[in-house]
Parts: sequence; structure tokens; C-alpha cells
Amino acid sequence: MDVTPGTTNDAGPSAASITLDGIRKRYPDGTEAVRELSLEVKAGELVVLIGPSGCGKSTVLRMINRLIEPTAGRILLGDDDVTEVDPVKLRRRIGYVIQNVGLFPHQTVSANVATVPGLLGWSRDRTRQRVDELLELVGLDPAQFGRRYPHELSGGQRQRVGVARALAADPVVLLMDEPFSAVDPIVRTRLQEEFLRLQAEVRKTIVLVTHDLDEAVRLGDRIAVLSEGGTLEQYDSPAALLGAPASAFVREFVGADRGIRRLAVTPLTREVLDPVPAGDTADLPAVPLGGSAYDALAVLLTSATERVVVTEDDRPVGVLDRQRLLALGHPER
Ligand SMILES: Nc1ncnc2c1ncn2[C@@H]1O[C@H](COP(=O)(O)OP(=O)(O)OP(=O)(O)O)[C@@H](O)[C@H]1O
Repeated sequence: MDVTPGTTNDAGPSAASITLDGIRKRYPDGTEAVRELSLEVKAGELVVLIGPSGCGKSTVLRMINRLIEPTAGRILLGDDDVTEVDPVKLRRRIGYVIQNVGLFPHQTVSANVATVPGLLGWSRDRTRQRVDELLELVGLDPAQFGRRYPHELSGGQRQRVGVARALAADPVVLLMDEPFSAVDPIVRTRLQEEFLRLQAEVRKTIVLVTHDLDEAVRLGDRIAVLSEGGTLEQYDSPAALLGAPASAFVREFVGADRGIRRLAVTPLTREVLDPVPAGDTADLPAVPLGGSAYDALAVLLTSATERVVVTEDDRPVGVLDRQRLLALGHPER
């Protein structure tokens, strides 16, 4: 029986937590790609795995959907142990987006997005409705793009089709391996912004692998920094990671400009402000409460003043001078 088109009939949760419990991967040639890793991702959370080349990020990701079998340890989706589930069925519950997308070149955009619904045996009407809904969700007009082939799209459009395809059967988890790295920096930034909007709407549990720290800071609710052998160096929010690196490795990895990066993820809250001084603040450049410390610094650097006033509903609620602002980038000093 088919129920309402565009909805799942097996009304399971739309996102599941992921628990990696002491997972290991030793490849047949003896390479210890992941020595031992434990990590929890909450339902609806976007976690970024980052670390130097070869540290085991992709191996971890591919163990979650069992494209790679772990040598030891447990992986849970919600309460289900993935090693006890048929891998083909498992992959239908997990969306997977890779660099260069891996679209089928001889199938139209619509047919590509319909891959998993097809495997699940959805009716044509239900599939078509879901495909159109998803193309719209990722910002592609179904009438214009549905019948095109992948080679008739730009890199950014292909990437969006890849995301739509991964979301098609309403997976409980989305795994993304360097999803935005094949497009140029301007398109990448736009895709990242669109992706954040999409995630606010669909709230999937997402594990995303990247090389790009700015991407990690922009997208991640939490960031897991790995070093060689899948060793977890730190698992924290972007602001905590940049503000207080847990080891020399992380400190070096996040780099000398981490202070500036941290400003971008530090909101201007009442707690960080100095009181409004007596007298007129009308001459000071204003930034809104809730904006980022980076925005405040940008305003300060383009004005000839030493202070910015922070406002709410156009009323001053505090001020910040240059030194206080820069100190927000390095809270441990
Ligand atoms: N099939 C395999 N057989 C043997 N060793 C492998 C295999 N696949 C990966 N490795 C090794 O396992 C380690 C981890 O590789 P993995 O691809 O997971 O790293 P990564 O962090 O994703 O790297 P990159 O950022 O360069 O993509 C590397 O040393 C790699 O050479």
C-alpha cells in the first residue's frame, strides 16, 4: 500500500544519533587507519571530522555505512548496532554525498534523485512528487533541471543534485565526504550557506569530512579534530576549539589566525560588553547585539574610532574597544 506521496510510510524518526564505540580499522596490508575511536553524534547534530591527510577521516565515515567493515568496536544508529543490519538496507537509511557527487552520467537529474525511492519500491507518483520537492528544496527548478543530464549542469548544481539524491528516502543520517571541495571558493561559500539553511529545515544527523577549517567552523555544531590513526585530539564547538585548543597538535592545526576565526563564531552578547559610557555615543559606529565579534571588528577597522557601540532596537546596550574585541579571539590569555 502506498500512503501520502512525499512522506515516509514507515514513520520512523527523521534523524538518529550515532555512537562510535571503540572502533578500529586495520586494513589487510597492516595499515592501522583507525586505532581506537569513540565519538557520539546527537540526533540532528552536524559534526565535522577534520585532520591532516591520511588520518583516517574517510575510513571512519565509510565504516558508519559499512562500505568498510570495522575490525573492532561497535557503531550504533540510535539503538541499532549497524553491524547487525543488512548493509544494503542500512545504506538506504543513510544518505552519502561524496566529492564530485558520483551522479550516474547516463541518467537524468530526476532519475538520479529517484535512485533510492526506486530501490524502496515507491510508486511513480510518490517518487515524482518527492523528487520535485527535493529539487525545489535544494534550489533547482524541477521543470528546468529535472530532465537534464549531469554533464549539462554546473559543478555547484551537480553538488545540489547529489544532496537531493542523498535526502530522497528521508535518511536518518547523512554522511558527506568533502562535499563542497570540487567547486570554486565563491560557489563553495554559497553552497555552504544554502546547505545550512537546508539543514535548519531538515535537521538530519550529519557527519561531514573536510580539509577546510573555515568550512568546519562555518558548518559544524561540533568539530572532531583527528590526528594520525584516527586519534581524537579534541571534540568541541567551533568557538571552544578555536578559543581553547586542547593540545599542541590542535593549536598548530587551527593555526595562527584562529583568533580571527574565533571572532566570526563569537556572538556579541551582553556579557562581553563594557557599560555604555556617560555622554553621547552617537558618533560611534554601531553593530547590533547578536551580531558576530568579527562584524564588530570589521566595522572598527573601517572607521576611525577606537570603539563600537552595540545596539538593540537602535538603543545602545554596551560598547567594545579594540583591545576587548581582540581579546575575545583569545579568551585563554
Ligand atoms: N584500502 C586500503 N588499504 C590500505 N590502507 C588504506 C586503504 N584505504 C586507506 N588506507 C590508509 O588508511 C589511512 C587513512 O586513510 P583515509 O582515506 O581514511 O584518510 P583521510 O583522513 O580520509 O585522508 P584524506 O584527507 O587524504 O582523504 C591512510 O594511511 C591510507 O593510506
